[in-house]
Amino acid sequence: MGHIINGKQLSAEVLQQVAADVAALKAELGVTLGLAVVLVGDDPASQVYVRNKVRQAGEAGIRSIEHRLPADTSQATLNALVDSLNHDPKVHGILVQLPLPDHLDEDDIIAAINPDKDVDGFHPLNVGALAAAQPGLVPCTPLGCMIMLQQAHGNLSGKHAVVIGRSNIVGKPMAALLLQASCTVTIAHSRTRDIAAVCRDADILVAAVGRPELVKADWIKPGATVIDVGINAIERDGKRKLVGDVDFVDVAPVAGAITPVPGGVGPMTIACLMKNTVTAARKQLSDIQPAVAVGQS
Ligand SMILES: NC(=O)C1=CN([C@@H]2O[C@H](COP(=O)(O)OP(=O)(O)OC[C@H]3O[C@@H](n4cnc5c(N)ncnc54)[C@H](OP(=O)(O)O)[C@@H]3O)[C@@H](O)[C@H]2O)C=CC1
Ligand SMILES: Nc1nc(=O)c2c([nH]1)NC[C@@H]1CN(c3ccc(C(=O)N[C@@H](CCC(=O)O)C(=O)O)cc3)C=[N+]21
Ligand SMILES: [Mg+2]
Repeated sequence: MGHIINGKQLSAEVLQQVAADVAALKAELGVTLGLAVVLVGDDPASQVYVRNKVRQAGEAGIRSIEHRLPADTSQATLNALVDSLNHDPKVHGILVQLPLPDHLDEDDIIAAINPDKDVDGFHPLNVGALAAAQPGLVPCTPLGCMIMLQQAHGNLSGKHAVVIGRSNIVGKPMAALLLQASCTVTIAHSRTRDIAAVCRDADILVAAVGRPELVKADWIKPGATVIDVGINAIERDGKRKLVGDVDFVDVAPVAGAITPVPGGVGPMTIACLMKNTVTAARKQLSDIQPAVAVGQS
């Protein structure tokens, strides 16, 4: 049976460091960090995430500012809100919950966010910075996965990492971070031929697919580290249940280490959102007051 990586516990440790950083910024500069969360429409899954985010922000001493807009909000109204948050000095981080309703242009909204406040790391400037291995804000889910991997695995150099999924929010930035850590990286997706064989060669397998329990034991090299990003609500035995993209019961005996769902990548994502809010605030505060030493970690 592989080691189960406890995302809940690790996220609490990350959050504790964030709380200390937040307190230090308050003590040094008298600044309370603010995170704006924008939710358009009433998707129930999004509501849960937003609620968790608001709670964790509170625990870290970050003020969260919620903006709930109706599903029929126009592009102009949403852009105007983002613009006002861009210019609000009390707001250090801006998160627009995705997906947006179909009539809204996600790329256009993301591009409207001040890149220094883009705590999701989705703005093209931050995407480019990551691709070029330059400083910037890194997407929370892949960042959380890297913290888990470093804890479970130590040095990643030379390992073969396979990422299933090539989305802009998970798969691609995940692959970029693994490459930066000197892994040999393969990205698999819906057109990959013999995906089981590709995965079976992985020392590290990251599944970000959105297909409940797709990854089975015979996809896994014995002893491999398996990171399950998937969050899928399914019905089993007449009950609603959250499962990952990995068949946990099947895979756990073969893996060397594995993340559960829930209690794995999800809580790490939220902790990294708070971490990014600190990173963003430090940059903004040092741009305003370059002479003042703004805490570091
Ligand atoms: N834990 C967390 O904090 C987060 C969890 N998630 C979860 O992670 C999962 C992935 O999210 P996201 O990246 O946004 O999803 P997307 O739907 O944007 O991307 C899914 C990717 O998986 C590929 N894919 C789909 N089906 C298969 C298949 N049968 N075999 C191989 N590849 C396949 C797609 O390939 P192609 O490009 O060819 O279509 C695509 O690249 C979801 O379950 C989501 O809920 C997402 C964000 C945060
Ligand atoms: N702009 C934007 N940024 C995001 O980071 C973003 C987003 N939009 N849209 C949706 C996805 C999904 N996502 C999750 C975060 C935490 C959990 C999480 O904490 N999950 C808990 C369980 C929660 C539950 O019980 O439902 C767990 O896995 O243990 C899940 C999913 C962030 N996303
Ligand atoms: Mg849309």
